[in-house]
Amino acid sequence: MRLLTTVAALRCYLNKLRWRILPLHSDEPLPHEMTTRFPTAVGLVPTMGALHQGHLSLIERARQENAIVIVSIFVNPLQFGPEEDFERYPRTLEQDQQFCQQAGVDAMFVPNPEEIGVARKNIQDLIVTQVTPPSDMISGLCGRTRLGHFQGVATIVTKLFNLVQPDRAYFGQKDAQQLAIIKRLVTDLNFPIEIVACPIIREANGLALSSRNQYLSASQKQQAAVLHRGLQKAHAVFRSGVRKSNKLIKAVLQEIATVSAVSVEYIELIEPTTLIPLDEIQEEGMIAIAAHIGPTRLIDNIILRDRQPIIAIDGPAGAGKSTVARQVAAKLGLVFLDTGAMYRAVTWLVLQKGIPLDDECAIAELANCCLIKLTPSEDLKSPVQVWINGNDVTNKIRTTEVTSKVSAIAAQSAVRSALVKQQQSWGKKGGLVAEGRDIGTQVFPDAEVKIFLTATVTERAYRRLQDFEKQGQPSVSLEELERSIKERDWKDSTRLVSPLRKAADAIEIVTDGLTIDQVTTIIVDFYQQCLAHL
Ligand SMILES: Nc1ncnc2c1ncn2[C@@H]1O[C@H](COP(=O)(O)OP(=O)(O)OP(=O)(O)O)[C@@H](O)[C@H]1O
Ligand SMILES: CC(C)(CO)[C@@H](O)C(=O)[O-]
Ligand code: BAL
Repeated sequence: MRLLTTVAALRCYLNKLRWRILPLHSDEPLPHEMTTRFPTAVGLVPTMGALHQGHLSLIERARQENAIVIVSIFVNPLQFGPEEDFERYPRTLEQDQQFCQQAGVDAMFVPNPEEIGVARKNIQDLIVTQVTPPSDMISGLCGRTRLGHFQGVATIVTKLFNLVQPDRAYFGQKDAQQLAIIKRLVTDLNFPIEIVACPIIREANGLALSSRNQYLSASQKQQAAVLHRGLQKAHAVFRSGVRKSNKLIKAVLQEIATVSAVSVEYIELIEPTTLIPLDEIQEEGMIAIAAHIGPTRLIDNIILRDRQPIIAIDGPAGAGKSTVARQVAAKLGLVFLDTGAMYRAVTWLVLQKGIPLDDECAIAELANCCLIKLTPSEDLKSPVQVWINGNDVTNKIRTTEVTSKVSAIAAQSAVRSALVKQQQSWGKKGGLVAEGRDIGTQVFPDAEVKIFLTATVTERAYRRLQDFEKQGQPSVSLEELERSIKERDWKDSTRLVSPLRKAADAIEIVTDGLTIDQVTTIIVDFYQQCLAHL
């Protein structure tokens, strides 16, 4: 692992690693004339150090999703008010280095304030170009007492984004206002960076991990756990059908009042993306809280979602996802969202318009302007009906030509983001089963049930052969099918955008030797178990 402290060294390090040379096919060894330059995915985990298991969860997620993981440690003077704990903030570099080394981090970026031009002489006199997020996002919640804090965060995060130019950056849901502001910053300033939100990691007693917990004594840590208990009380009240803000907040306050050492700064119900205060929850709300124990200020939050559950089924091509997903949806009375059909429809359109597969710009234009309609079929045997720009392409998208090209189209980031946006808007109310490559990881990372459905290559090739025979399509050899399945697996799991991988919280089902009915039953049973624990 590298420890980089200067901007020059960081740039040098990244320039060397940004591209890698790979064979075009999985089983072709290097050197080979059939090689290509692949961009290397870079994941950034911005922190202020004093690393703990909360940070580790971000690093682990980044490790799973990127070839290079950079952790930055910088106690940013811009985000501390004059009365705040800048001087006292824990600085434990040696320990953090060991921590990162063990977590498989590639490089740590640990600049000093002079190096990135934000040295704290007198914070009021510090003159640097600053990034100011929309005032309605920074004036409420923590922004009410931490004046200038979110400008400080937005400014340093912008600098880090420009320095590292990551493909993905990882932030914790614990700092929910920060997360919402950074997502907005990325949209407003057009950063080509995916912001990955990671769930809150807690102590066994429920206290959210935080570097500032080091300020607490053992008994204060016990007392602080009341914040989480309060939020859980609100969750229980919410589940009993209460939607009004005042009642939900009262439930939190009542619980916190049982521990006199805790004084509440604010408890509010807001919309988690825009941070707009809510009187009642329609689809989704977040209760955010800040409180003090002695001089230590702590934050926590919970998301309350009024939606039907979502079942996310991911897995490689030919694992039987779409048949199983359709059957599971029918059994449970949920809607089947055939995302594979959406990518196939775009592929069909690209082929029909004669656009070369590598003309990503033309394909981006097409994907962002096309109108896809999916209509669930009446009976289970027939596929979901698919229209693109008014053309019924239900059968046209199942040809070998579309099948062989769809992976290349789905790997294009512009296509992906256009269709993911549409899938997420359909998923707002939940109550659906979706299948694909990135449903549990990207599209619905908060799906209640996640399945990774797979089967051996031989089994999948055999199933595809049978499908072709049933559809009366020209015969293809089993070997040829195996080869194309292997190649597609490899492409799907190594691509930069939404690579195929099992979500950490998914259960894996290998379907060799199982009938569709058996697989369906396993999933339906698992769903019932999960619901019982929600
Ligand atoms: N318990 C946690 N679970 C998930 N993510 C976390 C947790 N604690 C911190 N993070 C995330 O780690 C990143 C770096 O946070 P930071 O270094 O400020 O640590 P912290 O523990 O939140 O410290 P602080 O005490 O300053 O709030 C942020 O994106 C933050 O949301
Ligand atoms: C995002 C961040 C590293 C910016 O200084 C900080 O606010 C934090 O640690 O959450
Ligand atoms: N985790 C947010 C950093 C701060 O409180 O300053």
